[in-house]
Amino acid sequence: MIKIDREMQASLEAIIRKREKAMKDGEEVNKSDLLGILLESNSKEIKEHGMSNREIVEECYTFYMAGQETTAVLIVWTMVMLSRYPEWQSRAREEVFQVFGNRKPDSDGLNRLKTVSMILNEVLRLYPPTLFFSRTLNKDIKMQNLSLPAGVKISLPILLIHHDRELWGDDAREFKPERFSEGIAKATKGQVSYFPFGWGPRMCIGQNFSLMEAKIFFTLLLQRFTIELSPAYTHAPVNFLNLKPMRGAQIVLHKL
Ligand code: HEM
Repeated sequence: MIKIDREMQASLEAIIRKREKAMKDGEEVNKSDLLGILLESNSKEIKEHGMSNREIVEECYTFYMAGQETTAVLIVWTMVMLSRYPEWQSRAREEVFQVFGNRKPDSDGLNRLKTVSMILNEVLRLYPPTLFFSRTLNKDIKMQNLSLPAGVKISLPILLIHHDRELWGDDAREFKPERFSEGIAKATKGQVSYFPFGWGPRMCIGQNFSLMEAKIFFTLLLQRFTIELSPAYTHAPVNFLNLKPMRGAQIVLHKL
């Protein structure tokens, strides 16, 4: 892990140096991606409050670690579930064709993909990419008959709560996107029982971005292919930084 960490830091530093040099040399550079925005805003503020190169590396690192694999495993588990539940795959494809036909997806249409959103919500409930998040108490608190002193670290087990039969019913472990047919608030009956992106002021800032990415991916995929699990697939979810299939997900694509 330490070696991988060093390699990632070094490779990010190299990318940043290259972009900075291009900016200094007056070359045409992308100013609208994350790195472009960070460097542009930093160069304006550098005299007083600017970030050091090290801090820019850390920011890019956070976005990469927090954003890349989480969305990738959401897409993988959704492909697995659409293969296992072909009726949901057909419903999602019908919706995609109804909204876009063979056209490229646009943001207006993506907001109208109700079935696809229900499927993504249910996948995030059953296979939340992040299994838990933590908070450290900054003051003593009392919750019903439980007293917790400041400094205690609390873990919120996303997966366990998403699978809890008391909260979700006897079919809690089953794939039933119809739970979300009237939105998340109705599905949770207003309780805090669904939080794949965390909760409170520090909840995931990439939530809308990642759902948008996943919807674009599935629109383009379902317009072109049917998907099926290969007989080589074994269902073995494992927690390795994120919840992922231990032996990968072998998917067969058939052209429509
Ligand atoms: C399916 C995709 C994703 C899942 C399941 C996910 C989940 C989470 C969770 C559980 C947290 C902790 C929230 C908390 O402590 O309350 C978090 C934080 C964060 N996420 Fe995501 N995330 C996803 C995608 C992304 C993407 C695409 C980005 C960036 C483009 C991103 C950036 C971040 C950042 C920067 C934080 C830290 C926020 C802070 O501490 O203020 N995430 N995410």
